[in-house]
Amino acid sequence: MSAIPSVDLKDFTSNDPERKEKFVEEIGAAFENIGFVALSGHFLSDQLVDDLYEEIKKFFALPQEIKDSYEIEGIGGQRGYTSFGKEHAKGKKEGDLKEFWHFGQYVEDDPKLEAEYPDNVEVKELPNFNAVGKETYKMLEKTAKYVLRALAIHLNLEETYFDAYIKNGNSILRPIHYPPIKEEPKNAVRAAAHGDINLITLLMGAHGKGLQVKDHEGNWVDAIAKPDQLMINVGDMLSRLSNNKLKSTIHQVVNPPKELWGTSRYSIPFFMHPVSDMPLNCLENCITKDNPKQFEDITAGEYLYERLVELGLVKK
Ligand SMILES: O=C(O)CCC(=O)C(=O)O
Ligand SMILES: [Fe+2]
Repeated sequence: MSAIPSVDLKDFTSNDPERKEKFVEEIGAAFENIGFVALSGHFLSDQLVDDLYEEIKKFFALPQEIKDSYEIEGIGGQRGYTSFGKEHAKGKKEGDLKEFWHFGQYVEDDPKLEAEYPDNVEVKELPNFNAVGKETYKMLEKTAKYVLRALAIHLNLEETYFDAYIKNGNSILRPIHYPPIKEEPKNAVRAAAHGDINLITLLMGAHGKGLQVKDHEGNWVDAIAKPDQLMINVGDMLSRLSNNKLKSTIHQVVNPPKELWGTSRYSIPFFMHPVSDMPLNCLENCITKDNPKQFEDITAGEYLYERLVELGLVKK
């Protein structure tokens, strides 16, 4: 049996109260324990997933000068392209063995947030790239909204507690390419051990080996999803809000064995962020005698800025 439990979002979106409760219990238990869950019943169609992979493979195969023209100065890599080796895990000097693209929020009816967020970047060479990215963004955001509704119930909050904070939130869709490995990496891996910054992460592409999750005993366990499943995990923002009741588990992407060095890995995390003025102050009902308040009060925007500096994406 896999160490990562499986859940079906259709249980939650059914109108059957028993199935809904079952989903809340299962995901709540998984997130209090290993911090990861494999989820089916999401809103992505097979066609959309195939289209997205096709587009991102074409993008990463473009000549380096063209990709570099989409790396925008001064926005901390929040939109467009980030080149190979640039991002490093907190406390590590070697860059991860990856290049990636960022799609950001498509703000509706909110001029203040429209001004706050950088614009999405259009890839001129690929006429379908941006439309497919936008559609995927919307479907993952919708999936995440229901997952957060279930977590709100689990945390004894009103079911729609997160809705207002995630509407026009600062979420990021990040297609990643881990290129073939040419020579023995010096102390670098595809993605060094880290916790995610955001509320929750929905990961497409965890179908082959590579992603590993650290369990309570400190063992690395493989996190592999079935073809119809997304891997979902708790990020540090939700861990703070819940006073660490929900666990933001450390994970990494290891290099493949030498016989597979010639292959690329493509994975696509959706990092669900709230709007920047959401307070991440520990919820009163998660502070108890046995679990006193563990984190200082901070807003999502302040916290994100601190973390982007640590990752080498924003210079102070
Ligand atoms: O590539 C993967 O499977 C996971 C990537 C990841 O953990 C991240 O980008 O935060
Ligand atoms: Fe991650």
